[in-house]
Amino acid sequence: MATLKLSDARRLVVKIGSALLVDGATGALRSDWLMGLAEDVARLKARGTDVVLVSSGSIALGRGVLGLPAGGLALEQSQAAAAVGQIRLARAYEEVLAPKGITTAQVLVTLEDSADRRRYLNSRATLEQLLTFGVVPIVNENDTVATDEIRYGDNDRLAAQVAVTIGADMTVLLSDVDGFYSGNPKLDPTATHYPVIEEITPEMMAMAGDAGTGLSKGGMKTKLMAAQTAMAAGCSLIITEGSPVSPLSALEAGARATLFVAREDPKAARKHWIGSMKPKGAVTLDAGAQAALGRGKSLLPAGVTAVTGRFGRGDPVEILGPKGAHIGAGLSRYTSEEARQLVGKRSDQIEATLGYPGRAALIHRDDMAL
Ligand SMILES: Nc1ncnc2c1ncn2[C@@H]1O[C@H](COP(=O)(O)OP(=O)(O)O)[C@@H](O)[C@H]1O
Ligand SMILES: N[C@@H](CCC(=O)OP(=O)(O)O)C(=O)O
Repeated sequence: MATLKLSDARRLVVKIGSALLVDGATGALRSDWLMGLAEDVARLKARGTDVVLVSSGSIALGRGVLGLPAGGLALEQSQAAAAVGQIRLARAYEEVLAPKGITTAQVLVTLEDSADRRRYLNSRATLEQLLTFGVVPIVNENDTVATDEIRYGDNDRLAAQVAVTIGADMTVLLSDVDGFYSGNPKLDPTATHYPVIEEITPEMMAMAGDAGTGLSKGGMKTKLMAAQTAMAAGCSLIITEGSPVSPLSALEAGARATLFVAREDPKAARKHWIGSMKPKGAVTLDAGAQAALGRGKSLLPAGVTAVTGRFGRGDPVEILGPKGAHIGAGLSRYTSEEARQLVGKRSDQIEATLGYPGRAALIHRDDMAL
């Protein structure tokens, strides 16, 4: 595989599987390994890369502390184990990163947080703010409250969802296997390794099996699903063996891996996605606003002359020129009711109109496809 500079990524999501972090036999945390990972994270941060860690391991850690037997657990047992394990998991990251001057944050999410538009926008804003503060968010599923129906169940897909949410351009899944093979290499020694994949075919999906160890959840199937989600959003994804002491350095030094290549960058992918959605309403602009959008500016309420349709915050709306011609589409930062009240209002009138500070832009330029 060609040498890969992770610091070329502006935003990097790294997923750490349970089997890496927790010793399967003793249930103990692998502290030395975690310190090596912290070295990697500090190095990337120093080079200006935003880093988000998606870490599994709460159930595996909690299971050890509670002395639960190996094998399947009842839902409430794994939820209790997660509650016990998560506090240790978060503390472990803080303990290795704080001495390097890096502040960590615990972010626990459920499937609902990405399915529900408001909650999605909220978690996006929070993660964005944490990254602006230079914090390294440590993300896991909120296993303690998530029931089977509202769970991801594996952190591979959760990592991809986080990557999409924050517009990451690279995701690394640190696993106990050095990439995708034509079959489970633990069961089939003749399985061949794939270094680079540009498109995931149904045949590849059929080659991907379940998890290898009792501690893990996902297996290769969920990793391929994660790769599909990431690639569609303009984020490349790498699967590599995480057990070397500093696995991200090892990757940059040429360790074996599978790279799933995204064809466009996250911004372009986002614009395609916005342009492909069915609009729930429309906003009409005056000539000045139309010209401003042409110069790459956000749309301010002052330049809007009319609002039609019913939409919520984050919903897609059509953008129309002064004579009603289609200019593009964008995601509204206001509901249709709010947007109607704001028609023609200057930024300094927003708070007085709405009764709360609000946002300057009705449609931010990053949320627009012209
Ligand atoms: N086609 C495949 N290529 C590689 N690994 C596979 C494949 N099919 C199944 N696997 C299994 O998937 C495991 C990795 O997933 P998993 O055990 O969930 O690890 P993690 O804890 O890192 O998420 C490998 O160890 C391997 O046993
Ligand atoms: N949220 C769970 C993670 C489940 C999971 O995806 O595990 P793994 O396959 O090891 O990444 C936990 O922290 O135990």
